[in-house]
Amino acid sequence: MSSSPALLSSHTTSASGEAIVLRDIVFTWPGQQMPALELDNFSLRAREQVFISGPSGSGKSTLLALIGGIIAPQRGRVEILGQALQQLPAAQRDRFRVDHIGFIFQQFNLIPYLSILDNVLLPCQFSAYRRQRALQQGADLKQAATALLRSLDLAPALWTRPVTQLSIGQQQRVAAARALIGQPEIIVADEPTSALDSDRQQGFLDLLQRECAQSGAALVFVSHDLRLAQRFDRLVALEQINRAAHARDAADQLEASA
Ligand SMILES: Nc1ncnc2c1ncn2[C@@H]1O[C@H](COP(=O)(O)OP(=O)(O)OP(=O)(O)O)[C@@H](O)[C@H]1O
Repeated sequence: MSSSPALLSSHTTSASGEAIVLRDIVFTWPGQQMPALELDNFSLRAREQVFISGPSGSGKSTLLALIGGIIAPQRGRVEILGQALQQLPAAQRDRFRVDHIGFIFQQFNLIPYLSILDNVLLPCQFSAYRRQRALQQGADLKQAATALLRSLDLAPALWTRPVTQLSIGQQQRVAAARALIGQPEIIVADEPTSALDSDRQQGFLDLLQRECAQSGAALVFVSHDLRLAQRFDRLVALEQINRAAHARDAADQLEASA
């Protein structure tokens, strides 16, 4: 449930100032013959906001799972805030993830039987590091959560509603508050705007990018929608850097022409 003292020490960046470093990665899903991801180099500086694009199957979710330490590469190195993930046993890797990375998923993954406040505070239940950092932002955890909800434009009248009675846009902002609580150094957002119309996408990104900038978090934002890319420090087209995607395309073309 709680972080070990060693992991409570600050892990803000690596010595080189990078929040995420992936080197010489090869990852193949179990039962598959060809790798899903082959990357020479992918890195993200502290506080940097990066947009990751790529067609379906180009490896976006695989990349995010590697960054979160949910899967481990067969070859290569994943370093988060200077910590090599392969050096951590699985349980410590899980704890490291909840301490330092806030995730926003496409489906939000809110827990329907918990109140909005309890949904937001969930990471603080699992991470003493996040709990401590949240307490630095408010007199108590509730105040830290309500401050975030307010800054994400969720009015107090909504806080007592079941999450199932919120609009998609409101649920998404609750999911963002849950990712941001306790100021994790990295926010990973996987297609969080795909269910919204264009105006709401922009509005959500305004809030998310502002909160990340304020808390000093680096942001990894995955989307198909290239119109959003110009708002970011950098665009990474995954199909261009993932050699496995090239190899798979070539194999598909060969099969189609046979
Ligand atoms: N759990 C899994 N088991 C086996 N193969 C998988 C698994 N997850 C993904 N793959 C394969 O790995 C490759 C990359 O998939 P991934 O889901 O990372 O792509 P993506 O860019 O996120 O796609 P999408 O935009 O459709 O979500 C694909 O060929 C996919 O079929």
